Amino acid sequence: MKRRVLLIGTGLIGCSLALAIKKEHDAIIIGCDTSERNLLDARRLGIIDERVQHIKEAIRSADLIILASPVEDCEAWIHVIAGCGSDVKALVTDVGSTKERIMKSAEILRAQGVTFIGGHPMAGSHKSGPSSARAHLFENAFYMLTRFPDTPKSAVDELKNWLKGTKAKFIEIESEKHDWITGVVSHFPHLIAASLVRQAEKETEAHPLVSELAAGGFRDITRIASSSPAMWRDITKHNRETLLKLLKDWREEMDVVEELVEKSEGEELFHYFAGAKQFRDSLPVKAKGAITSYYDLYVDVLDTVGVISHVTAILAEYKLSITNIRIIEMREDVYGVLRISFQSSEDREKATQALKLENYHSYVM
Ligand SMILES: NC(=O)c1ccc[n+]([C@@H]2O[C@H](COP(=O)([O-])OP(=O)(O)OC[C@H]3O[C@@H](n4cnc5c(N)ncnc54)[C@H](O)[C@@H]3O)[C@@H](O)[C@H]2O)c1
Ligand SMILES: O=C(O)C(=O)C[C@]1(C(=O)O)C=C[C@@H](O)C=C1
Repeated sequence: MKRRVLLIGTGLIGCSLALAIKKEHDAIIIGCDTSERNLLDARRLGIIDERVQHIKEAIRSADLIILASPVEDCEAWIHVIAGCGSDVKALVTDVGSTKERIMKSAEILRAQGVTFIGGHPMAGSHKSGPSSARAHLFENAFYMLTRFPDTPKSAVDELKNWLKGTKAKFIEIESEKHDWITGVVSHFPHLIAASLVRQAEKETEAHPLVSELAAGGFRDITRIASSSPAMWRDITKHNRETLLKLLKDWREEMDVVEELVEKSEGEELFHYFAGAKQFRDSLPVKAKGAITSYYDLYVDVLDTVGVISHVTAILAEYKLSITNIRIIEMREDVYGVLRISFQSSEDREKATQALKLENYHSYVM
């Protein structure tokens, strides 16, 4: 008999996991969501096989339950599952970006003998919903797991086996440590990105050109501000204490920056930026991490009208989706360089070959 996976939250992360599971297991995926649109899309795209008819029945008959809604809803779902009592035979996991409160809520399952293992794939996107889902979204990404002290290793192995199609790198971590580290590298940067965008928005009133010129660097540093507000609302509530501590540290850092700017002493300014560059450049780029690595390809192009649409048309013809495209430099001569980001190294390799056939020279840095 086919095993049954109940997916609660058929959005970007839940559907990406479902696709990865389908690659390796002959399982039936049953979707449950508050959004009719997302359920329909997930079904249309063949990501889920069925939608839930009777939730308690679906919980009781599932072999694996994945909670993939915003984190506050995950907590609510844990209580619904607990309400199904000792009939639950499924391994239960979640994908939430915070772990401490979820693990606390999951104590109720543990008390009933239901196995719950917290999970957080550290890769994603600012996009939402099933249509942005990709089976390879988590390839090479860290996938953090949190378990109770009495949860056997065999249960963790079972979960890893379910999720092997993700090709992620699983690591176990305590929930408190998880929330602090992700606070530093993901949740706090999100607050900063959102506040930078709001600052620019205010400036736009006096200087409408701000929005025209907010390209390049501004877009890079604020990309994540385009992600789901519901998701970030919940993450901020869950990781409140960490964020408050980090905000305090940030204010102190801003005092240092303010003093540097006030003094405007060349050597000191250089040293500040050089230190930041040195640490940023030392961060791993091959493995996906808190700073998502992109599979960038640099393409030499003639500076002529229509060249970008020609390159993108070639990629579309080979069904290669791109995550970003940017002209990084227009040289004095007739050449420019396009930096195109892909979702995987395979896509980048296919793009290299496709572009070569059309006489485009491309290279990886
Ligand atoms: N986006 C990322 O980069 C990322 C990465 C790792 C983990 N996460 C975590 O994954 C979870 C899902 O995020 P996402 O990016 O897939 O967002 P998403 O908006 O694409 O998907 C969330 C889905 O949950 C559904 N939902 C909302 N409330 C629900 C409820 N009460 N019951 C059932 N479904 C409900 C939404 O309708 C939506 O379909 C969040 O907990 C988030 O913290 C996100
Ligand atoms: O790449 C992005 O768009 C993300 O924001 C992904 C990101 C991150 O901060 O790295 C966001 C939240 C998740 O919990 C995990 C990954």
